[in-house]
Amino acid sequence: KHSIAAVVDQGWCTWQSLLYGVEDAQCSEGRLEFNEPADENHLSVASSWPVATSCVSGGNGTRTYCIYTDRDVARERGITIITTPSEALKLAKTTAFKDLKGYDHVKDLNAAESLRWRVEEVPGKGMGLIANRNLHAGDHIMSVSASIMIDYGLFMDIGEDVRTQMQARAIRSLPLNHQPAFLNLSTHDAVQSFEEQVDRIILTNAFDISDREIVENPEGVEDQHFFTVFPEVSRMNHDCRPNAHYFWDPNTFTQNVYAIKPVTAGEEITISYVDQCTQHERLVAESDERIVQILELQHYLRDYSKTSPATPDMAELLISLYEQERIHSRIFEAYTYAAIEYNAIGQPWMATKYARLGIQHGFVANQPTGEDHFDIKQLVDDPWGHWSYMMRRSNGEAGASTAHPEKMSI
Ligand SMILES: C[S@@+](CC[C@H](N)C(=O)[O-])C[C@H]1O[C@@H](n2cnc3c(N)ncnc32)[C@H](O)[C@@H]1O
Repeated sequence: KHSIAAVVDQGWCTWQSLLYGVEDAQCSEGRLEFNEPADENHLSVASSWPVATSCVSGGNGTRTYCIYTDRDVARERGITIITTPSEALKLAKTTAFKDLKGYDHVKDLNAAESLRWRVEEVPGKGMGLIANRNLHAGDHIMSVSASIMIDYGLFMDIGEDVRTQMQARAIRSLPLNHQPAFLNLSTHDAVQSFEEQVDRIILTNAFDISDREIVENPEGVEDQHFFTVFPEVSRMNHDCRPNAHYFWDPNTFTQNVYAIKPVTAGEEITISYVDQCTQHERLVAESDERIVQILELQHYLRDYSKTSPATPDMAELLISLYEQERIHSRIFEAYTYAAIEYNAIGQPWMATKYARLGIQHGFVANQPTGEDHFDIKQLVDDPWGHWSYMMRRSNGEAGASTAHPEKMSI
């Protein structure tokens, strides 16, 4: 079984019996051959599709599934769909396949790179999408057409070996310049064969798309669901507090991603994979408590008067809360508060440690030309001469600088 799974893509085979369930395939002198589909229903569908091959049925009255590939849609990027002939017929009649001009209106369709984002390794998450420049809420990030759509029924009706062979064959039927975008995606774990690679990519990267908005199902007919992969969208990692969101456009079979919060250059662009994120009430309540505490600490830390209760411990706690809330893009603020607080009690070495961390993280998140940046750089160069030196010591000497605390705007 394993050997045929590994070689079937090259088109040769050894055992006819291993092709059980692949109705239109046969092993002839070591070559795997696919017959023209004979089923009448299938033929009528085939006429609406440039390529329609490889039908399988699990037997015992289960449905037949075929591969339908259209290489012209989405400005010739193409799409492949594994579904039943009747569902394929419905899909073939929709605007995504009938009106190829519809794709002209899709912004940056299937752009492999952009001025707005890049794909980069993110520690602990594999690859991820990083903002190239500051984005505003509502900014368009990407629009990507579906590479492959697989009817959920295939997973229920057809055995794993035949299913994975079909998936691999479907990917091979896509235009050659399209295939790498899919095949470079994450498999999460190591794989042994091409079939397994395609299968793992689907399981790791697919979105659930229902035909509800694509076709009109008569009453009583259940919506069909498809595992659907939109390659470039799949580079986005998950976050329960995402800064981007997506919507599916049934007219072009595209997934469209937009920023939902300001995103700073260098920050990771994330989406939420699950709706349930916001439904874990206890976790949300804990997170809300952390946010309240962050605001409270910020209130004390930005008070540079003699009566403020701010201490380095408060700043350390603030850093920890930022980490727990994954507010990485703003963590330079917490480091900067810590630098000021340590300097304010006369610990210049700790102050410079945090000031340097603030600069390092601020560089990623901010233009390094801001006033705060300049001020914190002065602290690194000469903590004793900085306005914050011994600021919290009532009997202490004041810093030599003439700059005022109000200068720190964070
Ligand atoms: C759709 S892919 C996202 C892109 C992927 N990181 C890559 O290298 O192509 C989903 C996989 O990314 C990883 N991933 C996504 N979100 C993550 C997170 N918040 N933390 C760690 N890993 C994450 C997991 O390995 C997951 O199976």
